[in-house]
Parts: sequence; structure tokens; C-alpha cells
Amino acid sequence: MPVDRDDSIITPAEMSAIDRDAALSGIDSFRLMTSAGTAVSAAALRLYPQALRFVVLCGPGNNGGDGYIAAAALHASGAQVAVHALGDPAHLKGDAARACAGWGHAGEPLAKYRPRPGDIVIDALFGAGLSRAVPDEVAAVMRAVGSEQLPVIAVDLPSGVDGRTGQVLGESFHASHTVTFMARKPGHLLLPGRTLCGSLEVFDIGIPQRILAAHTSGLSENGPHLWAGQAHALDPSAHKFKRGHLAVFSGGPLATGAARLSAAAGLKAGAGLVTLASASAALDANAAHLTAVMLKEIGDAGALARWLADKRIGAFVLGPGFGDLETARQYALLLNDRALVLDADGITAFKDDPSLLFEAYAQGETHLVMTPHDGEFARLFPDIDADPTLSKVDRAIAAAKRSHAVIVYKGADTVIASPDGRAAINTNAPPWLATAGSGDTLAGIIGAHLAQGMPAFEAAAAGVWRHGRAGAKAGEGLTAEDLAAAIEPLPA
Ligand SMILES: NC(=O)C1=CN([C@@H]2O[C@H](COP(=O)(O)OP(=O)(O)OC[C@H]3O[C@@H](n4cnc5c(N)ncnc54)[C@H](O)[C@@H]3O)[C@@H](O)[C@H]2O)[C@H](O)CC1
Ligand SMILES: [K+]
Repeated sequence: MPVDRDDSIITPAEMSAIDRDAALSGIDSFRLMTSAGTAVSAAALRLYPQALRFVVLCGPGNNGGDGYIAAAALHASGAQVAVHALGDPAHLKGDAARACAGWGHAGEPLAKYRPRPGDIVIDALFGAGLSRAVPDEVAAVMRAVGSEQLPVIAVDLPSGVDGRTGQVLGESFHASHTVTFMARKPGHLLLPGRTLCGSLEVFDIGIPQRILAAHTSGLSENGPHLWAGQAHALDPSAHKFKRGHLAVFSGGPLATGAARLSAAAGLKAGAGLVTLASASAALDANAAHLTAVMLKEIGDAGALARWLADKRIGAFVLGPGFGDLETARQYALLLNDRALVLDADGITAFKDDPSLLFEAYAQGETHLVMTPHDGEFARLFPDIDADPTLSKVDRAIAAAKRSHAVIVYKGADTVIASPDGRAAINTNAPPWLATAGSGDTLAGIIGAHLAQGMPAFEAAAAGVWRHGRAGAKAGEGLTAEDLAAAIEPLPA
């Protein structure tokens, strides 16, 4: 599935296939390396005009090749340059060997580098080809550079960061700036990789769009491009029933707040009507707090089954503060032909028999959205969670395929994945969004989107994005109440 180029994310494996195709179509790979290395030198000169010395650390592969090109370009611009190589440069091959020959000066071994004030480090040790923990020799240099607090410009990725997963293999540089080529890789957006990149620049080294598009999967950064064309569903001028009716299940008398946060968020996010479904014991507590949100007594599965005759209720949110796991299980199974956001206790309710839930929602278009954080994810998908080879994106997609649900795998790098293989990494959430009730608010926003007929993946992705925007708008120190109030209209 081709995605918009600026938002698309390319895995290192896809990037190698792109490189191969580029070579097959006659594109000169050394020119690509020259563009890459020159872009790095340009970034270095632009960002650090005051540098006393640029120290280029070159590795044994093409990342090192980019480094030699950058060193030559910096030298040609009149800057002071030192090169330190990992391994014997005589063993370099292909374009990297040619780039090293072009630099033409004898380099020093990596272990001989002694960081000094005024140095700007250019990290060209490992990029897309990192396959295992960095050697001790490299880790020692990383620590020395870190303790001197020298600025680091990373070529493609900070060495040590796995471009596929964002995980650190052994030790990594913490770059102040990273220059990558053609498109971002998952490791630039997933944590901790995102933080270790510093500011990120994507430079077009000249691989044609047609070659990129041929190898782009359905992974992109979460943003409005994913639900363009769906926002009309939230037209505020439409009749309240047309704008969707959302139902949210309340917890017991001492735990009603979470569901009310979901309901309030659903209303603010654009649902025309929101009803809180509450057992009789919690009716008074809810009634005392509700105004625009309606209240309906639903005490057991029989009452819910009767209520479901009303087909105008477009979507349900089950789980926030719900508490009673046995009832949650019954309700979720009864709702299996309706659009449902299953969160918190609604997810935990199926920890002993997840397949019961997955089978119940297997028919038809995807209409279940689950919003687990790490702990809830591990409860429902223990084997996927335990597989150390999978990235967060891989985990979310595997879980979505198995459960026939859109998975919103929450965290500071929330991943939204669809059973059809599409996935998005969200990047707009400020750190202070991790506050009590934040997840309840998110469930309500997604519920509002489902109630208006948005498809599940788009509803979830747009919900996560609006939630992040609301967090940024409400600002540091926000409470979940502020968050709902800060929800902005969905951009068209
Ligand atoms: N189209 C592009 O984006 C271009 C990217 N370029 C640059 O090329 C690198 C990828 O180059 P590659 O040679 O495949 O990989 P690396 O240089 O990252 O390293 C491979 C090299 O290192 C060895 N190795 C891997 N892990 C370790 C380890 N932990 N310890 C020791 N050695 C390790 C491995 O065996 C190889 O020898 C990409 O990032 C860009 O910077 C090109 O310039 C052209 C276009
Ligand atoms: K690097």
C-alpha cells in the first residue's frame, strides 16, 4: 500500500530492496553515497559554524562510506577534520572503499580518539546495517563523547540504534542531530530511538519516487493523511442522530469517573449523543454529575440485549473503571456485531481466554478497537509480547491480525495497527499526557469516531492524534478534564 511520501516510514529491509532496485535501474550508487555524505557535511557546517574540529568516526560499511565523503567535503570547505576508523580501512569494499580513497588521508584508529572541547563528532560507525550489540571499543568511545557532552551528528541513525525497532543494541550515541536519507525508519520514531536521534532531517539523495513507492508498506507516521476524506462524518451541522450515538458503560458506585471522562470526551469529539449505561447502584452518582450526557440503567446482560434493539447506537466504550470482569466479558460478547472500543478492565476481562474475544469479533469489517498499554497488551498477547525480535510495530500488527481488531498499543510512541497490515506511529503526544484519566479520554474520542461511522483504523488513528493535540493544547500540568475540553475539531 503506497502511502504519502512525507509520512511514509521505510524499514531498513525495505531500504535495502530500494537500494538494490535503484542499482538495477542504472542509478549510480556512489552518487547516492556522495549525496548522502555531502548532506551530512552541509548539516554540520550549518549547525556548528563555530566548530574547532569535526571528528568523523567511520565504520566498516557504507555508513562509514558516507562518513568519508562528509570528511572530504568538510575538509574542502576549509574546516579542521580528523577521521578515526573502526577496523582496517583497507578492508572496506565497494563504494565505501572508493569514498575512503577519495578522502585520501591516513586515518587514525577509533580507539585513539580522545574527545576534546570544541569537537563536533560525526557518527558514521553503523547505520542500517547494525546487526548486533556494538563492540566494547565503540561503547567506550560513546561513553567518552557523552561524558564530554560533545555534539554528535548521526549519519542515518545514531550508531547502536536499531533502525527497525528503535531499540539500543548494547550502547548508542545520543545525537543532537540525525541526517537520514529518503524516508524515516521505524527506529527514528519508536522509543528510545526517537529521543536518541535529536533533531531529524530527511534528505533526498535522489532515489526516484517510483522505486520508493514500490517498496513502501502500509507504515506511516500518524497524521491527517490517514483519515483525509473521513472528517466530513464529524460535520457539526448534521442532526444529532446523524452525528452518531455513543454509549459508554459506567463502573460501580465508587468508580464512575472514568466512564464519565470517556463520555465527556466522546461528546466533545463530535458524537451527537452520548449515553452512559450504568447499573442501578451507580445511577445516583452518575446522575449527580451529568448534564449533556444522558443516563440509562443497564444492570445485566439481559437489559443490555434489550437495549441493543436500538440500532441507532453506533458505538460503545467498555472498560474504563468498569471493575466487574465477568460482566465485562458478557457485555463484550453481546456487543460483537457492534462497533466497540475495549479498554482497561474490558481487555483484562479476557486474559484467561483471549481467543473467546477474538473469535467473537472475527466476522465482517473490523469493528473492534482495543487500546492496551504495555501490561494489558502482555495479558492478551503474552507470546507476542515475549518475542524479543519484534518491534513495537511488529507486535501491534501481529496482535491486530490475531484479534481481528485495530490495536492501539499505547505509550509515548503509541502504535495503531490494523488486521490488514496498515500501521501508524504516533509522535504528537507530550509527556504530560500520561496522567490519570488520559486513556479514558482517548477511548471516548475513538468511540465518537466509530459512532459516526468512521472505519476502525481511521477512527483509532484520528483519535490518538486528536488526543495528542489536545494534550499539547492543554499544556503541562493538565488533568483529564482539561484534556477533554481541549479537544479540537478534526481537520478535514
Ligand atoms: N539508500 C540509502 O539510504 C543509502 C545509504 N547509504 C548508507 O549505507 C548505510 C548502510 O550501509 P551498510 O553497509 O549496509 O551497513 P552499515 O554501514 O550500517 O554497517 C554494516 C557493517 O557493519 C558490520 N556490523 C554490523 N553490526 C556490527 C556490530 N555490532 N559490530 C561490528 N560490526 C558490525 C556489518 O557486518 C557490516 O560490515 C546506511 O545506513 C547509509 O548510511 C549509502 O550511502 C547509499 C545510499
Ligand atoms: K551512524
